[in-house]
Amino acid sequence: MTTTADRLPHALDAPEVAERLDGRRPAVFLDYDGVLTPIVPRPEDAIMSDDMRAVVRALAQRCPVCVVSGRDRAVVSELMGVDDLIVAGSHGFDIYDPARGPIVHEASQGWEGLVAEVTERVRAAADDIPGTLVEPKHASVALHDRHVADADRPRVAALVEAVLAEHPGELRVTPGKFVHEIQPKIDWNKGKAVEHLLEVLDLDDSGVVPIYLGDDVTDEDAFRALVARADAGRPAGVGILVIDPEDAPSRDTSATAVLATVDEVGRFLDGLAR
Ligand SMILES: O=P(O)(O)OC[C@H]1O[C@H](O[C@H]2O[C@H](CO)[C@@H](O)[C@H](O)[C@H]2O)[C@H](O)[C@@H](O)[C@@H]1O
Repeated sequence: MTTTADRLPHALDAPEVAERLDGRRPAVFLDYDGVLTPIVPRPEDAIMSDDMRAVVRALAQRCPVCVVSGRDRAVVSELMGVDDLIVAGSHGFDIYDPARGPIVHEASQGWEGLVAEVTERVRAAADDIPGTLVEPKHASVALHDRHVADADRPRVAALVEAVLAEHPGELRVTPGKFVHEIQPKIDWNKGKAVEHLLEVLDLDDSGVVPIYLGDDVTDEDAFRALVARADAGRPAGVGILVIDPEDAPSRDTSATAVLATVDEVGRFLDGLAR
């Protein structure tokens, strides 16, 4: 069941969040861009603040904390300035636990050649479209168009369509903020990655409440996965959509509560860490 962003309670004072926790142990999953750092014009400038780093570190002392990002794993770790957390990079396709090593799921394998070929194709074609930025990643290629002139946007859309058409049934595009993420079309996403992590980390029991904070459409897979836990007789998790409801009142979501800004995320995580 979904609702819209403007109907969600605020996570800093939502009884729904306190009720679900109710003496249980949280396991916290954090998206990166737009959650731990504000959205900025250039991807390489989204560096996590010292204050947020301190909060995340304090929280990780108290409960399991995993980062689930569309970014490449090494990139997100560097931007965070933290290298001892479990990170599911590249939309959950590339998971690494500093204590255990790589956490692999067979469903998320087997696309490497395809991604390399598509990355080169996109890079070459995007050269001709001013303002584009191509971000090659472990399991996808991100074609950013934030700085593309309106007149050239149809060319970006046409490029994405052409690449998809060249690989019928093999690729999908996931939406983002001024970015087209071209990924292998396989049954894997941030929600599957969170479910897999809960199982592998032995957190899949009734004493644990997973909490997921995210802002993008791709984070909805994780929100849905947390809601679906109740169908299996486990406590439903808490999905927190990070968005200003005034900016996107009709955004359809499976989240439980909302936080409007990255500062509010810091306050919420700080509260959990205490
Ligand atoms: O899953 P996330 O950790 O939220 O990553 C989503 C994408 O974030 C980055 O792009 C977005 O943020 C940039 C920095 O604020 C912004 O400049 C860009 O316009 C946004 O689309 C990142 O570059 C992508 O690889 C991630 O998939």
